[in-house]
Amino acid sequence: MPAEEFVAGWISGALGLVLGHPFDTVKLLGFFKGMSFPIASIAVVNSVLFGVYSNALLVLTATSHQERRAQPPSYTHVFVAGCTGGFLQAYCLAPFDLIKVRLQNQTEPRAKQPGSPPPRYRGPVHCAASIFQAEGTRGLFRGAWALTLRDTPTLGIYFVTYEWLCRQFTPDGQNPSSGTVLVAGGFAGITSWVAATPLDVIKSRMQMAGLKQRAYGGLLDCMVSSARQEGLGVFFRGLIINSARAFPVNAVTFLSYEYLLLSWG
Ligand SMILES: CN(C)C(=N)NCCC[C@H](N)C(=O)O
Repeated sequence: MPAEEFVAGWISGALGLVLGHPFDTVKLLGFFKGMSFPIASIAVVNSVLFGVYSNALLVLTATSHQERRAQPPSYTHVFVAGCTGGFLQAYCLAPFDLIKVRLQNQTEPRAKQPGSPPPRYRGPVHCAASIFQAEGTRGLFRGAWALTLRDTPTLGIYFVTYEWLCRQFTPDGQNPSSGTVLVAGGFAGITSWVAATPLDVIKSRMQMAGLKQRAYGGLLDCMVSSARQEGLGVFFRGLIINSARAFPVNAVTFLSYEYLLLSWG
């Protein structure tokens, strides 16, 4: 199994993450104050995504990354490989994503302040340990099912959008220019987040259910009761910030991924 795609995925995920840092800080109220935890976690998840995607295409089309410009895979193969990468990355992402959502929704300040209640979670590691103590390993995978439903098709869409846009602006058999990769990567990010946002909202609610007294009968119950109480607009919460963040993050992720694989030959 070629490993360079995993390494390129890790490095490009880390670079995208640095670029998305200002958006994440706004969105996550300081979860990403330090960079070491997200780089150690989210970049690893990106490595799984790109590594599995490329190896799935190798199995489906018998072509390596370098051969795919001369023999482009069909969009069906790209979609299936993207869904496979999305499915596996969702399981790796699940515990990290749960910690992110729990910290994001914590209203008490993280450092103890006079007169305020002590924070439930003091940071990512303390949050993971507390969830594990209270709810066991299963607790750490709360919401993983919704995450899988969110990421499997949307990562298929992500890679199809990227490939389609690259092919529109690149003569047959040639590598796309840096400008094309940036634009195609950016739009792939936006398209995938537009498709993912409704399930992203539901997933976050289910991940919070272990903490709040609100329990849902399942994914469908969460969807129906959220829509009944707050209207259909609830499924598009966070869409603007997700999209604004997605363009630069994914433009840089794809540019560095392509560049690294090209320079490694
Ligand atoms: C759930 N969705 C839509 C995705 N995971 N899309 C792929 C983008 C991944 C990138 N690290 C980012 O955070 O935008």
